[in-house]
Amino acid sequence: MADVRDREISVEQDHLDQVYRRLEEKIHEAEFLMRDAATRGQVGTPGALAERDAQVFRAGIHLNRLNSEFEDFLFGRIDLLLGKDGKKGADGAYTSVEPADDAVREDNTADIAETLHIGRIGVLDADYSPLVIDWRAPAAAPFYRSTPVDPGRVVRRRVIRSKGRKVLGVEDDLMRPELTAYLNGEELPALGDGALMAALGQARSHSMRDIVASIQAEQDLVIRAPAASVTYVEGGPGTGKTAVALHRAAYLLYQDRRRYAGGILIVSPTPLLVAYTEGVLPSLGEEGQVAIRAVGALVDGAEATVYDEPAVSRVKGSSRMLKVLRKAARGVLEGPPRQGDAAGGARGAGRAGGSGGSGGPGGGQLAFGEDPQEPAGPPTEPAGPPTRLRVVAFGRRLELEAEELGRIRRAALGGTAPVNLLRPRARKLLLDALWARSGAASRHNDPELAAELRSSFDEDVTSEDDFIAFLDAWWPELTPRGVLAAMSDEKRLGRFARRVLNPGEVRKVARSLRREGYSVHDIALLDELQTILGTPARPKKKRELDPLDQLTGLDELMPVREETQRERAERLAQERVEYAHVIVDEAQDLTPMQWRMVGRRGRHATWTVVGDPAQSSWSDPDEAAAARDEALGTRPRRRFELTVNYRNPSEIADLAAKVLALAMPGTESPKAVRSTGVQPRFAVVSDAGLGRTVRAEAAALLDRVDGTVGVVVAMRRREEAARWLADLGERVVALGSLEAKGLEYDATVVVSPAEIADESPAGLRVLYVALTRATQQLTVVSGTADVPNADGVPDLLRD
Ligand SMILES: Nc1ncnc2c1ncn2[C@@H]1O[C@H](COP(=O)(O)OP(=O)(O)OP(=O)(O)O)[C@@H](O)[C@H]1O
Repeated sequence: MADVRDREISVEQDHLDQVYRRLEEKIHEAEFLMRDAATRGQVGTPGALAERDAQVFRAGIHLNRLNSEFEDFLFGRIDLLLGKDGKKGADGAYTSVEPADDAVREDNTADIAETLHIGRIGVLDADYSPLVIDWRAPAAAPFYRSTPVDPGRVVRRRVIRSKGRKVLGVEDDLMRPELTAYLNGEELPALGDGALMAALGQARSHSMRDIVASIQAEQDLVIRAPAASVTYVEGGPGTGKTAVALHRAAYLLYQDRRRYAGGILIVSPTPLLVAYTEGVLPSLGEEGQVAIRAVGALVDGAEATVYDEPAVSRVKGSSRMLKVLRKAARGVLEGPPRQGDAAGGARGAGRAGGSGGSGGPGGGQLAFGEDPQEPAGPPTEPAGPPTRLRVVAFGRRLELEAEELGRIRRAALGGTAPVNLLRPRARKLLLDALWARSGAASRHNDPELAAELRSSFDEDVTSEDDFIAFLDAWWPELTPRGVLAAMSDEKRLGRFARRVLNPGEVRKVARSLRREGYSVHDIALLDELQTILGTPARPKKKRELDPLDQLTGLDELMPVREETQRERAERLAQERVEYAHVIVDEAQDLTPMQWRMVGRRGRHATWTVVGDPAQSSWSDPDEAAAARDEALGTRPRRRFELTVNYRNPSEIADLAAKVLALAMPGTESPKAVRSTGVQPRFAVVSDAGLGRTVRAEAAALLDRVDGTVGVVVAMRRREEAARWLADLGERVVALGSLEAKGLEYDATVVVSPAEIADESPAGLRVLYVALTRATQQLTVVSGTADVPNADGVPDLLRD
């Protein structure tokens, strides 16, 4: 068998060598393009220089791309029977999925008619025969789809492991084991014990890996689902939802690069998950065209740095806030309450009203925000709008008093138009009132003369400094930050939230807004306010011609032309509001207000929504589902379910299933594909010794696994836990329970299940998330609150 293995490895090595020779030819072509671009530069005209820069830029992209693809470039191969109709597609491969009727002889023997190699990008030989098929091309689909139950034309599916330019091994799966197949007259061998298990057993690092070499059939269906309307994917922990979502983004770009280039937004629940998944798309050859953003970082310039306590996030996330914000956006023009009127005082208003406010703890991690008990500083909001307007027009002093001004403001604010767009209307109403006061209208009967007079009256008034200063103070351009700052005043918020929030909710929300830094839930409020307030129109800039438009080259490597600089610029300009495709990861966690924010970014988009209701940390999943339905509108949905857990061994999955039965009775757990034989470990500790025990358990796990160890604690213990583990090195991470979402580690320590479960109304589901993060080993440390039995198994994890 060793001989056969060596022979098969050398067959693949020959193929890989051939691929590299071809790639080198392509690199020379790219270098030629760059040299050519350099000579153009010597012409010296601005146009030629710009063109040279553009060519160098373009050729540089090709070079980078080719060089980076060299690592693990080629990973698969399929050996296929003759296709039914014998037709070949544009990539040189047979198009038929089913074999020809006579492809298998009566004695169960057959000849291999076609061998395809699958890689990260497609490479054609000089004669246009396919050396490597892009994993996203239709011809590669059987590599992922074929199963022994439904093999199609595939006889043997091979995963090729390589490092740099060297083939290290091959792993085969026979899709038609009953068949004796011949390739060039020799019997087709099958080697190894499957690539999937090898991939799943590998140690984890702090970055997610792509799964191109081992995508499973049910996952492939989702990845390649047509991008019409909404693709909705549900599946338990570890079923590959995040992996599938990322591969789908790469697939869509391949399918229709022009439509999707730069226009795909992936919304992730935490900055930690963004950092964890960021490398996957570049490894798939897609860089720069997809924006992966945490839900707390969707508004430019206002990154969330804290979490609200559950009672506050429940209010801020709820769609009740919509009414409050609409009221606030209009009410804020009235300014803060007069002296002696306010109970709360707009503390921290300077923070939210100014341009800062995105500071906070570093490392992309969020802290659980402590609400301040004391004022954080003097109020910095202006004293309030002026209550009297005085101008001189046509040589007369004219005056409008508070009551009249109030009436004008109310008239201007009527309807639902964005407040910032109503300023011209307010200005016009002021002028009307002043004009009426002046009595000039009654002096002329001739309408033409009256209109002329009025126009010069308006000019007279509006050029007066007093009027300009008044208007700026009386109807300032409002910013979302400013309005949120005003809402930190309990008294004012109470007015905005009358009959919507109860006094306790008002107190808590106002207090949370006086804290330094924005919370994840504040970001959706800022975004909503931006829509409610609107942005006054500003003059548009003229667009310039882009020499990149003229460049072409290396077509077979880039099956569809990449976007030009101009298209890119246009896209970037729009990107804040609109994307062509929106992928929502961990969708079960979006609050109604967050769904509205995300919905605005994909009003004309197609969507992929992946989630697991059993992992929802939102207390009212029904309300969130209603908001999701509103964001997605009436678009038809295609539903998929992922059913296999690739992350947890069955020993850990079985334990987690006990919490699932409490959190969501009747919900089925996904099936774990492997077992390690290592049962979860239980440790009991007095509260005083918690830190020491957790540290010792984490250290023990570091010895037992090669990769990472995650220690999951209740949110309020997060910083404490970081101190316990400070000297254990980079392989160990301390996480608050909400931060564990989507992440995975070789081993985890879950600290006090009861504490995690009690921390919020969705606590049991949050605990379920915490228990499903490990790929190898799990230790549960219990305190007295967990009511452990004699074996140390806490109450919540017993049958
Ligand atoms: N086909 C596959 N081949 C190899 N590894 C896979 C495959 N599918 C999933 N995995 C691995 O299983 C793990 C879980 O995948 P992923 O994080 O995408 O699951 P998930 O459904 O998003 O989980 P959760 O809901 O817990 O966040 C990852 O390490 C992923 O690489």
